Amino acid sequence: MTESFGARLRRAMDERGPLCVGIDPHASLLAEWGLADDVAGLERFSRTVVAALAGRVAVLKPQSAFFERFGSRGVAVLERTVAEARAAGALVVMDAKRGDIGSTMAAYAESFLREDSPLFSDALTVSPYLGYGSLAPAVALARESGAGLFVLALTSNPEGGEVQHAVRADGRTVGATVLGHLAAENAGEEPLGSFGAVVGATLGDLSAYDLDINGPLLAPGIGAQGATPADLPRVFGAAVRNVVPNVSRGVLRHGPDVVALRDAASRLAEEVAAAVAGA
Ligand SMILES: O=C(O)c1cc(=O)[nH]c(=O)n1[C@@H]1O[C@H](COP(=O)(O)O)[C@@H](O)[C@H]1O
Repeated sequence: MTESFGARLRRAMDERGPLCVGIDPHASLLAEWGLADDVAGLERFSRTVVAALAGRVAVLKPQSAFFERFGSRGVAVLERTVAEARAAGALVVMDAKRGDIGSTMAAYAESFLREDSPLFSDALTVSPYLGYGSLAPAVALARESGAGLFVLALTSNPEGGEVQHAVRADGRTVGATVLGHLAAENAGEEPLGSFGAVVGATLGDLSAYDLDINGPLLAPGIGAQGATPADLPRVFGAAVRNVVPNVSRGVLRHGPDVVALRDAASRLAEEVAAAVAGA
């Protein structure tokens, strides 16, 4: 049976450090790299990031929208990016933020979490805001395939609070309810569950939330959105050892030079390690 995503991720975090670099080919970054805003530019950009980092960082997270923008040829580049990154040793989190009623969710799950799918990834970002239970087909298929999910719980953007901090009739916030579902999903899993939460590094003190879900916490917001590695212990408390900090533009802006990309990722990885060690 395939080893679980949680077990594979814990090992990768131990061996390579927990940093996740996003592959977000913004049109503005393509221009900064001297590339055309077309499929060839997209392919060159993605190949460069994979060549620079897939052998070094624990996780790469391609953002599907930037590939879908170019239609089927962009999606073909995404397929190759995922395959090459995984072949070079990185775990791939597909950032597609899918979420739908259960019957349709099953089809989204098959697109990314069925082992013989062209876009099969180690994990997928999903939205629970049609109700956590609507994600059940993705949870089931992830378990079968040894894949994982990252469920949007407390997102890094300032607008997220109106939904995620809303208080339910039972007095719990919506975000805390999502975290509670994930803790139940991961109960008893060792060394780490496969069902992670997305919790923004930008959110300040989260001591009101129980982040102890026995699963990974994907933490976007470092770099372009203003958070720094030094913020991680304050935001995540004791859960910081399960944090996978994501940086996209903060690393990518150093390209297209492969050495500069590697140096930027290494510097951030060192800052993250120092922050976690001091927590
Ligand atoms: O799920 C995500 O990855 C995500 C969730 C969230 O709450 N905030 C967030 O920024 N992200 C993603 O993380 C990446 C952040 O990119 P940078 O701001 O350039 O580092 C983007 O791909 C976002 O879509």
